[in-house]
Amino acid sequence: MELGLNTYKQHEQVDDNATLGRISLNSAGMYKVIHLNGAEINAIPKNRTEQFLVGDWVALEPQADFDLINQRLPRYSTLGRLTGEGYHVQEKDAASNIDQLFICISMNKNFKSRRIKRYLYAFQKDDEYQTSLVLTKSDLNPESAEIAAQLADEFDIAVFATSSVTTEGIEGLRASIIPGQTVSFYGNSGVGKSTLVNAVAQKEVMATSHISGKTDKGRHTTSSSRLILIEQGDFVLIDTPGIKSVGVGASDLAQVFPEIVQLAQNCHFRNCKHIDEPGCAVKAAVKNGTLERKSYDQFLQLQEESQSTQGYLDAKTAKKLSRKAEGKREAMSKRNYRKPPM
Ligand SMILES: Nc1nc2c(ncn2[C@@H]2O[C@H](COP(=O)(O)OP(=O)(O)OP(=O)(O)O)[C@@H](O)[C@H]2O)c(=O)[nH]1
Ligand SMILES: [Zn+2]
Repeated sequence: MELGLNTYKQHEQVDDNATLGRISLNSAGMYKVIHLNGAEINAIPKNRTEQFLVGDWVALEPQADFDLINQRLPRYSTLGRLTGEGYHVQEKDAASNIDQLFICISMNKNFKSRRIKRYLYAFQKDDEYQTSLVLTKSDLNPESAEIAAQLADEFDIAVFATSSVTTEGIEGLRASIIPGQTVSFYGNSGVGKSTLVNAVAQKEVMATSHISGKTDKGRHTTSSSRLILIEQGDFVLIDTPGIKSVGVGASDLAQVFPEIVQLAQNCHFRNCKHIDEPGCAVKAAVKNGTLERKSYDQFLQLQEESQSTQGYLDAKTAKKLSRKAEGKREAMSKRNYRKPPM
């Protein structure tokens, strides 16, 4: 089983003399690396301030019982996520050097194809990795196959309708992974991602809900990404539990709709939302046919989602800040406490 080195060599030059490995775990700056022979060992960056992503290829300098990480080799892809850490929204990278991302959506009764568009805007990077869609729990919807075909057509990507109950689609999904590739699965909690990954890997690599239940026993409770070699499938899996909140930021909007940004410069109001404001140049352009109605509708939909993402992140930040303030108050009252004179 290789670590994905051949795939990596197709993208980047590699010095064959270097002792190579891949970052397999990053837990608050404590790293583990996997060697080409599959051994996993603790690793410390030579340059203490340098940060690495799970999936990074690195040149190593083996020591007695750990490795020094000498150098990071170039990344050909990064899997990003939006987080609300600190005071503002920022994009964080969760993994690197992946070849395929499987976005998992459950076919339960809450299925909404609208969500797919949002996920694709957030994650699709055609020049870095391939993105495919997985409709999980297809046994719950008799129309799964038709829906899969429609979505494949609409978004021009591979779509797999899978069920871990009937095993439908699992073989096809596994076959789509080229040996040596590094893959990652994204999915909201409960979509059946762990069950699916185990079925594809033919191995219990992830703890599933029905086994762990409410006790959380044996469940991966860490919030750090992990790199796992899947021998049976001859591929590398990067599990990124960190990608939980997916959203569309304002900068994504501008990138996806540059023509609207251009038009908006002529709107009467600087903060025009192009919905029903007077003097809106964007609406005028739809009316006179310079802007396609379809783009405009898509823009509005995404703008709405971007606002709710922002709202969600703002709410999280507010909560954090109020907790911080509470802690401060507590610290203050502690500080004010004076030891009574003896
Ligand atoms: N009907 C049906 N249920 C499934 C299928 N796959 C998983 N489930 C059930 O869905 C629930 C969630 O499955 P998990 O695999 O743990 O889901 P997950 O997405 O990994 O969720 P987290 O562990 O919270 O991230 C469990 O009760 C599974 O038994 C499927 O193909 N069909
Ligand atoms: Zn406007």
